Amino acid sequence: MRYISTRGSAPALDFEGVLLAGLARDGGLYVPETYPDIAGRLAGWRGLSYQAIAYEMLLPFVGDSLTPATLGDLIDGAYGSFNHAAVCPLVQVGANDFLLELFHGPTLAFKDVAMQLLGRLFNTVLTRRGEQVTVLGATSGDTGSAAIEALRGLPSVKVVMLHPKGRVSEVQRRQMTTVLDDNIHNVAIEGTFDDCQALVKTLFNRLEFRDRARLSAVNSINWARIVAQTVYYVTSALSLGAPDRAVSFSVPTGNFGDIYAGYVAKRMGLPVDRLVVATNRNDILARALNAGDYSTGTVQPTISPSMDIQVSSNFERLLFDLFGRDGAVTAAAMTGFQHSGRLALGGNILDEARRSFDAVAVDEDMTRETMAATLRQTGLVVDPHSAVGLAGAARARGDAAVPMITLATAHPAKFPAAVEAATGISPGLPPRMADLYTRQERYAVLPHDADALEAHISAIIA
Ligand SMILES: Cc1ncc(COP(=O)(O)O)c(C=O)c1O
Ligand SMILES: N[C@@H](CCOP(=O)(O)O)C(=O)O
Repeated sequence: MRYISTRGSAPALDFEGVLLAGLARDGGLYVPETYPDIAGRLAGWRGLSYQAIAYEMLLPFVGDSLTPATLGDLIDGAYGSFNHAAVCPLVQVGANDFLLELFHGPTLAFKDVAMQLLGRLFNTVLTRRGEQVTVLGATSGDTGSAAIEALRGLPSVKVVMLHPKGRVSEVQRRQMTTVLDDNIHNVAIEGTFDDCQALVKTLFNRLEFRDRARLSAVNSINWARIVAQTVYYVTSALSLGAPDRAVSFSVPTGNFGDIYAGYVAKRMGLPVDRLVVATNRNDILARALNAGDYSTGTVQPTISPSMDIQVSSNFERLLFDLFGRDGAVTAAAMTGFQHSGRLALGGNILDEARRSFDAVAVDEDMTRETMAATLRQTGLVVDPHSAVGLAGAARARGDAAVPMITLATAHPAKFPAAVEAATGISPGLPPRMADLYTRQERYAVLPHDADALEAHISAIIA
């Protein structure tokens, strides 16, 4: 399998190359040259374990970069760390409505599903090559702790993780800043998540620094993150009758990585009816997919802070497909967007996108009401991000005969204040995290400034 850049001019790479490269050198994102076809094999995967389906899904993407036996071992190790035998269990919440619980990993968010594997991939490949990298990441709260948990203590990796100062929940911040391993470096940036992500991309585009620091990525910039996230779309669809019938998904969305993984699964042949993009009031994706208006505004703080994002990195991967996989057209569109903050999506492009996607923006009252109603109707306490997904599912519900699966992306205990305000219940952390509020924290604070960040990282790697 070869991977090409959405901007058309970076060299094509194999799996090992994209794993370590992160952002392409032309500023684009790597995507596979072709999508492997799984349609004819799905029926034979019914009844297999999560791990076995993960192996089947990942094998064609990995190519010669790992032996099949090594891939199998890494998958078994990654999902052995989960707190549920099914890894990502489905729970019925309505007549034909389901929640896909993605928060049974070590840091209680869906990011663990990909990150537990990514950490093992980094360790295996870097140990074999005898190399070290500096992972530079941006987080609105969950990617950071999942990456830190997966990479802490690895001699081959230094982690520099940026979060927006004061804009993540206290649990999320402490999950990152109380990890005191020598290779972990947290930085609170005076700005938004978009500012953090822009800093990451700016430093990757400073090629001399990028090479000197040997930058690598753990955000969904990294293709390995996306492919690992395709697996639960397949396992959940199979348990509800695919490939004999199609299913729909509602996905709480910010950086567009998770729902893009669903789109990839669909492109590979999974029968998916609708993919519902559910945003909070940071609604750029809803405006883009409903009215062709992909234009940024000011990031609004919400009770689902991990989705307080305006510039959704992976939307570029979808645009690349919508532009007929033309790297020059995608590069021109993204450069224009970077300068003006706007991109108008024309009729054909929009029609094509709408063949797969619906989009719904959910406000704060609706999010709270959905948390309360879910508790009343099902007895389940859901986190605010999952509530955005459930509200999106209800609003976009099409054919009632098609099962609707909402992705539950975080455990409610990560957002205790918002959950208690909406439901009256204060969800507790698992016993292994009981002392989180008293652990020592360590992090630096920096302005939103690429030079300051470059100097900070240079000092770390010196
Ligand atoms: C809990 C939670 N839900 C939803 C999302 C949105 O996912 P994505 O950024 O892949 O769209 C995030 C952040 O990524 C998150 O942390
Ligand atoms: N919500 C995310 C934002 C980063 O997304 P990623 O999927 O690109 O890592 C977070 O929790 O950090």
